[in-house]
Amino acid sequence: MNTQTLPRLAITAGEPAGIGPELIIRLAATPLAANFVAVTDRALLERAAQRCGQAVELIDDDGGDITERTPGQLRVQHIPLGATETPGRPDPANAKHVLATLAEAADGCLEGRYAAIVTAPLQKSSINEAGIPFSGHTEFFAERARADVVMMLASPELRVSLATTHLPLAAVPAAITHDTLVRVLRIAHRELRGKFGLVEPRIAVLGLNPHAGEGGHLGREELDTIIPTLDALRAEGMHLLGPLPADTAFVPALRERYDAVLAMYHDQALPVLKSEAFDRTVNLTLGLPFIRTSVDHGTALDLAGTGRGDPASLIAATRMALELVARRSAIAQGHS
Ligand SMILES: NC(=O)C1=CN([C@@H]2O[C@H](COP(=O)(O)OP(=O)(O)OC[C@H]3O[C@@H](n4cnc5c(N)ncnc54)[C@H](O)[C@@H]3O)[C@@H](O)[C@H]2O)C=CC1
Ligand SMILES: NCC(=O)COP(=O)(O)O
Repeated sequence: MNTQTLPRLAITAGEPAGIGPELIIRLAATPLAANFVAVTDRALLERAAQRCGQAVELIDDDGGDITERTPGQLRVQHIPLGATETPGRPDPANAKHVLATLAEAADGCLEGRYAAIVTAPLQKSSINEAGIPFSGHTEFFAERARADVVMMLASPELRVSLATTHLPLAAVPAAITHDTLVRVLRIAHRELRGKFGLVEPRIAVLGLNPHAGEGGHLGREELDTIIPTLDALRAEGMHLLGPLPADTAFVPALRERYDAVLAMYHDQALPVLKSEAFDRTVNLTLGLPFIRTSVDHGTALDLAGTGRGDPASLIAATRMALELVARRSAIAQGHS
């Protein structure tokens, strides 16, 4: 008989009108060895289960540990909705509910009540339409934990960190500074060692401009900022390639030469991951004092309510959270 307690994972449902609640029902049906605690509205989960045609046993979370979970069982930390959801139609009346679920999950991790957070997608625009400035989970958790963070998306074949995250494209060049690159590369380097066990991580840094600036003929950010910063960090012992032209950095021959990529902005590298591994990619936040993983996709409003959303990325995010929890425990016990 298994007597080890299962890791308590806080699973947030994200946008109530998106596919998140249905994906959580699908996740609960898997035999994954974890104590899933859905941080959301109980009745929302009941309706999501009906839409999926999937049986689920919802159990009010008492904060305790368990050693076994039957597939289909799901503990719930009830956070009430502001308004009953209409699938596919986000309602800003639920913005405060969504943020309350994130706050409970983050505070629960900081207080040791959860081992990690796995997030389903939220609708950023709906939170903004409620009059609450919000750009994403990454920035929310960074502020809540007062941490310096970096967004990484990882598939089994490719890991990509971002120097800038949810920023209008026009604001990107000014954000690519020496200080930003040093901060982001130090966090990525430290976390590739700590979270992924890479002793000497090799990071390929993309240029900002076409052909990495073509020697200054297609933009000067590489010459003025990126190259001098990489040289300074190399002098500290970091193994950095680049700046590489983004259009060729992902070809197979180059991929063998690095363990991770640093892209300058969101849409420079995420289309590569999403087009080759949409169902296997996980979004994780580096630099937090707790483990947070997420799906790579959005709220899929066109599929919400149909029960047809693919839970693969949520399952991959959950598996990664469990691996990171196990690795953290092994390190804490002195076996790295
Ligand atoms: N982690 C998060 O909270 C994320 C939130 N978003 C937010 O989601 C919202 C919608 O974003 P979009 O750009 O429309 O991207 P999206 O990922 O929601 O949808 C793009 C396309 O992929 C399909 N799709 C997405 N997930 C799927 C799944 N699990 N199974 C099957 N098909 C799936 C959708 O049906 C749609 O055709 C935006 O507000 C965005 O900010 C986007 C990415 C991540
Ligand atoms: N493309 C990633 C994304 O938009 C999700 O960001 P976050 O909500 O995890 O910060």
